[in-house]
Formats: sequence, structure tokens, C-alpha cells
Amino acid sequence: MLLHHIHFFSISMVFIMSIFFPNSIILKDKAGSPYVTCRAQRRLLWILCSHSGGRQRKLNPSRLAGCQHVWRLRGHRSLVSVSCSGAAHTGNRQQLFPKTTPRMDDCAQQRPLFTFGVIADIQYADIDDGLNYTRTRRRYYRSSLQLLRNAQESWSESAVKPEFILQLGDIIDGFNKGHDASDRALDTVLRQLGSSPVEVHHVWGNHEFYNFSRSSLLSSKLNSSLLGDRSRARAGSDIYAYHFSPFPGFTFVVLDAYDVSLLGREESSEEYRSALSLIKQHNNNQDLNCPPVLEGLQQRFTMFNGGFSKDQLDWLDSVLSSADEKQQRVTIVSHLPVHPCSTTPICLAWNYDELLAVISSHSSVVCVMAGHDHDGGYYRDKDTGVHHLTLEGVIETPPDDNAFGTVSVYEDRMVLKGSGRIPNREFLFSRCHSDTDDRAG
Ligand SMILES: Nc1ccn([C@@H]2O[C@H](COP(=O)(O)OP(=O)(O)OC[C@H](O)CO)[C@@H](O)[C@H]2O)c(=O)n1
Repeated sequence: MLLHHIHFFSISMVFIMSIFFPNSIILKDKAGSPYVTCRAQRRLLWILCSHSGGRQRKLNPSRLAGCQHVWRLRGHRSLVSVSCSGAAHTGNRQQLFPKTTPRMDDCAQQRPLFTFGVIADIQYADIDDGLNYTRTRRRYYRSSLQLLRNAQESWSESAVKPEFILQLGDIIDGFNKGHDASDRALDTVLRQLGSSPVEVHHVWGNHEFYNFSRSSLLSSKLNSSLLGDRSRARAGSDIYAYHFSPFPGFTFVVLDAYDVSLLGREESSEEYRSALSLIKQHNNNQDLNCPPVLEGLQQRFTMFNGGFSKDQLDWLDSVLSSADEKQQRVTIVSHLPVHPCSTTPICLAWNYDELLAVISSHSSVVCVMAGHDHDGGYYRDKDTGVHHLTLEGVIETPPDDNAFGTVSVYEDRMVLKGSGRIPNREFLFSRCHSDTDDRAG
């Protein structure tokens, strides 16, 4: 009750302020969500949220019946929700917020066709907490294992048990290598994952290559294309890309975002040489982990990123052509995000534009899921209707919080039930969509 009053008050303040600051009240963030621009407004809303116990965890949208619009305040973990209709400014453009529709509630009544779990950037290491490279975020190496346990407990208790788990890459941290603990750390996490009977599909991230060579990964338990007795078409002999169908009419494609990369390629190989030549066209720094520029999409040309080879893109094209013909719904999974509006540019795949071009030439793709950007992100492509989700990373999630999701799949949508700092989202499958769908996503 108190929360509702505080929401009402905070929302009223936003609208009152919109009268005084008509051109600056709300802009879209990288995830396409509106955020408050004026410092005074941010401050006020931050205070309101903080005083209402406004951590995202406590204001989880699923607990706020009827809330359709959830606003993330940039730089804060707080959320402000809007459960009424009204007008707000997005830059110079006025947008009318539609009336709330209880679609997620509708879905809660239906039984999904199937469900699956998602988790990203566990980056487990048996070492004390540390900081990210730029020293702006804390990393909880040891407790990431407990957060994985929390996810598994939740998945095992859910009414409809997940058909499979998507592990979106960076399962253990690169620090393990320096401690000669790569195998031990991987065993620890895989043992934990193996404690529940559900199949896990592993994506490979940069930290996989800090710990292991490409050839050893291909013959390891992290090669989930070898799992089960279903046939899983692979992209090529040393490209880790495959597809599987957990339910009739639905296909999942796991992509290899480090197929073109300095990581995981032998320095003597042709693949290494061509990746080096590509990155050097964009990055003049001695240290290629250091982005070439401070702003803009060119920042993606760092050594901790990579891209998709022509072979892999051609393979994807043929998988998607077949899915189009069968009118299937395809979800693509990659460690690196591929839409600039779903992530900070420093985490984008090198040739994200080429992948987007392939996606846009097929009607079957409904969603792309990625990790790598630990802050997460979301954007629905205006042209294709494809949902681009970047999942918040476990490694930068405090031990008393959570970062995993459970996705329920229906005929016409997927519903992500986020836990902890992962917001709930709804991914409608319609190709043509209105602003309503975009914002509700
Ligand atoms: N400016 C930088 C950034 C990173 N490095 C080195 O690159 C390696 C990977 O960094 P890390 O932050 O561990 O990579 P994650 O995959 O966990 O996260 C990606 C971030 O979200 C991108 O911002 C590591 O060896 C760093 O030391 C660097 O040298 N210079």
C-alpha cells in the first residue's frame, strides 16, 4: 500500500516536472527505456526510490500488478513504475503512453508450451571479490556459485520445469588461469549445474578463451552441441555454432561470437592473422584491449570482443531459410550483443551489422539473447520486430541479490520472469509492432 502511494507520488512528480521541463524530462536509454534527464529530477526520483526501499529487487515489476512501464534511472539500480496512462516527452517528440494491458497476467493463467532458464557471465573463481577493469563495478567471484545455486533452486521449484538452461558464456573467470585453477573452477561450476537433471546449452565468451584453447573447448563439456541424441547441425569443424529444437516449431541457434577473434586462435594461424589485420584497421593502440576511441560504436574493436566469419553467417542464413519455410520461431544466442541499442558499444560484436543484415532477411527470428555487458540491456528492433536482450551478469551481482531468468514460451510470445536485478519482459512474436509492444517488452 505504502509502495503504491510512493509510486503515485513519484509519478505525479514526474508529470508535474514535465510541465516545468518540457524538453528534458524523459529520453530513451540504450535499452529503449525512458530515463529521466534533469539532474534534479534524477536526484528526486532516486531519493523517492531509495526511501521506498527502491532497490530493483524490491520493486520487481512482477509484484506491481498492472504496471506496464518501468523506468530505469541511469546510474542507479532503482526503478520507477508507471501504472497509469499519460503523456511524456521523449526528446522533442511527444509520445502517448497507452493504457495498461494486463498481458503478462493473462499469460500467468495459461500453461506455457515450454520454459527455459537463462543465466549469464557467472565468471566463477575461488578468489576474493575484486573490481572490473575500470574499477567502477564490484565483482563477486566466489559468491557467483551461490547465485547459480539460487537459480537452480528456483528453476527446480517452478511449476513448469525448464526444458533446458541457456548459459550465455563466461562461465568461469580468466583469473583462474593465473592460479592454475581453470579445470578445477570449471569442474566446480559444471558439478553445480549437473546437480539438476536439465540439459544446459553453453555459449562461449572471452573468458572461456582466457582459460582454454579452442581445440580443448571443442572436446570439453562446454561443447553442448555434442549433448543428447538429437541431431544438432554444426556450422563447421572448429566453429562452435549449432541449432536445436526443444519443441516443435521452435529453434534455438547458438552462435560463436569469437569465430573471428584474436582469442582462441593460434598466433600462427590464418584466422589469427586476419583477425589481427581487421582489429588493427580500427584500433591503433599498443594494448588492443584498450578501445580505440572513447565514444561511439568504434569502441567495439577491442581484443576482448570478436565476430562471425562469412562461413558462420552463410550457415546461419541457411538455417534461417529453412526455419522461415517451416514458419518456425527462432531465438539466436550469442555471448556478444549484436544490436547497438541493446548494449554499451564497447561490448558489441565486431561485425554486428553483418549479423543484423542476415537476421533482417528472415522472418523466423524473434529474439536474440546475449551476455557480456554485465549491466544488461534490451531493445526491440523497429524494422524487424526482433527482441534483443542482453542479460545482466551474475559476476557483478551482490551476494544478497540474484541475476537469472525463467522464460515461458507461448504460441505468440515469450515471457521472461527475471529474478533479482533482471527485469521482467515480454517478447511478442509479431513482426509488425506498435510502440505499445516495444515499450511493454
Ligand atoms: N580497458 C580494458 C578492459 C579490459 N581489459 C582486459 O581485458 C580482459 C577482459 O576484461 P574483463 O573486464 O574481465 O572482461 P568481461 O568479459 O568480464 O567484461 C567485458 C566488459 O563488460 C567490457 O567492458 C581482461 O584481461 C582485462 O584485464 C583491458 O586490458 N583493458
